[in-house]
Amino acid sequence: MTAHHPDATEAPAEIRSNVPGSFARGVLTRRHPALIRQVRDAIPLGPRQHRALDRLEADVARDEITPLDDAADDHSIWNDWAQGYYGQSWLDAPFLWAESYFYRKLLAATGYFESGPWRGVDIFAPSKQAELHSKDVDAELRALDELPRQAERERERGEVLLQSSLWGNQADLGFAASSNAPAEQRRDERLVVDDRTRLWDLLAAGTPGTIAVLADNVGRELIPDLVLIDHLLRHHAERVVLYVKPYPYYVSDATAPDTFEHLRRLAAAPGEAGAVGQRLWSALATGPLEIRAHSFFCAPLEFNRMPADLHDELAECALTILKGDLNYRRLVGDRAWDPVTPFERTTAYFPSPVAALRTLKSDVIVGMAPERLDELEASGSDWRTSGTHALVQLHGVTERQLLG
Ligand SMILES: O=P(O)(O)OC[C@H]1O[C@](O)(CO)[C@@H](O)[C@@H]1O
Repeated sequence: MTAHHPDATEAPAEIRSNVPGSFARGVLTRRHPALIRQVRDAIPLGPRQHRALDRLEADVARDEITPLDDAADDHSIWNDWAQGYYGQSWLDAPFLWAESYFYRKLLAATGYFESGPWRGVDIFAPSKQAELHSKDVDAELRALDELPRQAERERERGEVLLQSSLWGNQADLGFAASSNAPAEQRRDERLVVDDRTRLWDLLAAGTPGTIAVLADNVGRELIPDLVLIDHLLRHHAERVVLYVKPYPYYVSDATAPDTFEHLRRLAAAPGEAGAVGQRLWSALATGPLEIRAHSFFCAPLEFNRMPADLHDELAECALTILKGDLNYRRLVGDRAWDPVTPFERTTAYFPSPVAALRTLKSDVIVGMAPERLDELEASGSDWRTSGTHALVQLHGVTERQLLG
């Protein structure tokens, strides 16, 4: 791994889960055991798998991290990443590391990486399927037909699609360029940083090149992401590379098979959604759209430690659009940043201009205006972790680029 972060030595401490009452602690002590139970209930596992899940459950309950099996292909790479955490407390390890390792262990317990019938079986498929084939998604796809009437100009349509992609991260897909003005207004008020104008100016000014999209969740997030990608390919990009996870991760993160299923769902839909699906399908066939899954996207590391091959790929891109909370934590560093730390400072290492679209679902935040921060802190709400607030942050664009 190459460290590209110029400020690595000045960054504050990594978030850990050992602070009583903290958000990170709740994820490890409540959410992880619940997830193990959920997997047992959703998938008809055999006795061997239940025993492996018992062992993981016991590791979590007595708060001790145990190594992967010696036979695992990625055993030695995880040994490097573990930096002595084996035998230690889950709660004392960095939150980002501990969550990532938990998912790796959960999949190992169900036989995902072993040869045999469970190899490659996505244990989160039942909930992903339910979401993708829900009536909500049907309704939202139909709403796409209204879009040309509701948003006449290309830029207005783009803004609606960007909103859908952004708030889709809250699992709140809303294609309708809403007739419901107050709701839209409230959404805008819930943006804690809003670089949308700069982002559209950049897209309008630039000569089309490649845009990388780092995907996050399936269903009500990936569908609007794909619709936004179609819009980018039609108006702002010669090529889009969509990066997905190489294996099931954080329950609903998109993998390549998930993405293909979403494309089939779109392409089979009537009306505008179907047209979007068909265009994306042929963009995949002819080259303007590519789906990639780099192993680094399931690594327990911040993006400043991305390997050279991925760094070089992203460096070729005119822009990277990064979706969701986890990607944001990895982008700026999952650390106790002062929220007014400039976004530019935490992302200076990133190989291309980068736009983060995220609803806030964990404590990390940078780039805030002091007044806005004070106002939100005074509200007494859990605005940092509840997904009620969102941000669009852009970095890496000079005034010259913006002026075209
Ligand atoms: O799907 P997203 O937006 O990346 O959110 C995942 C988030 O969920 C959590 O795992 C738990 O809330 C966070 O730690 C993480 O950042």
